[in-house]
Amino acid sequence: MGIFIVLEGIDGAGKSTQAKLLAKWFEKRGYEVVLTKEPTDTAFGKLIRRLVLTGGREGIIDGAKISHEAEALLFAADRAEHVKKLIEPSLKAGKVVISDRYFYSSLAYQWARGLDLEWLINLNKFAIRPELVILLDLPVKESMKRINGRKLKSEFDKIAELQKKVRENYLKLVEMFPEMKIVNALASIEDVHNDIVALVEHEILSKKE
Ligand SMILES: Nc1ncnc2c1ncn2[C@@H]1O[C@H](COP(=O)(O)OP(=O)(O)O)[C@@H](O)[C@H]1O
Ligand SMILES: Cc1cn([C@H]2C[C@H](O)[C@@H](COP(=O)(O)OP(=O)(O)O)O2)c(=O)[nH]c1=O
Repeated sequence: MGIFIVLEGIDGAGKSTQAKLLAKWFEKRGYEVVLTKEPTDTAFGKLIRRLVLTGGREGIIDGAKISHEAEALLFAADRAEHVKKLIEPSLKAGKVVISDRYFYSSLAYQWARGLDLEWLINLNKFAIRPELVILLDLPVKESMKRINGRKLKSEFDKIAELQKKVRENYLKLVEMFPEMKIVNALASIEDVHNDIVALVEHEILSKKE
């Protein structure tokens, strides 16, 4: 069996930056690495980007936003394909799988949208648990500085409010999922990388030897 690691955190926390660095770290040590993300680049992920992430203004009758329940189901459908077609086969082949977001994102974000946490946990029960989930934690103010320019100014305050709730949710999830470990994402890219490597060595590699 391979090694399954997930990076989580609010938008702009540094997940994709750190996922790439961690993939390189493993490759240098001779591991075969699959670097992946959610929402995926498959037809399901594309549907999510069109219906959810654009505010659902295209492709929906009357231009209404899709319900939060439908949103959660779409993320779960995308994840089911991800798990069955990519993650499980890669782990069986002994590879290191690093995913930028996984079901913890559904718990943190869709819970912040008002859905019931137990319902979300049950919906995602099919998703195999990773050995390690790195939660890149930082204040919303800092993450917004990093992604400023990615979003319209008029959306800024609304986004910041949701991100605050999402950050709090992630910190609550750490109490429920022992595989989740917090890393201070305010530090430099290099320091954050070193903290992640230390966790990988302590939580995974030392236990496999
Ligand atoms: N530790 C860091 N300190 C300062 N800027 C960072 C740090 N890590 C990432 N960034 C920058 O912040 C932005 C968001 O990073 P990114 O990795 O895309 O975050 P995410 O994938 O979590 O949305 C990018 O412009 C990136 O270069
Ligand atoms: C995987 C997942 C993502 N999301 C959200 C988190 C992000 O705001 C968005 C992903 O958008 P994307 O642009 O792919 O990533 P990012 O903004 O992190 O660079 O989807 C959920 O609400 N639920 C989920 O289950």
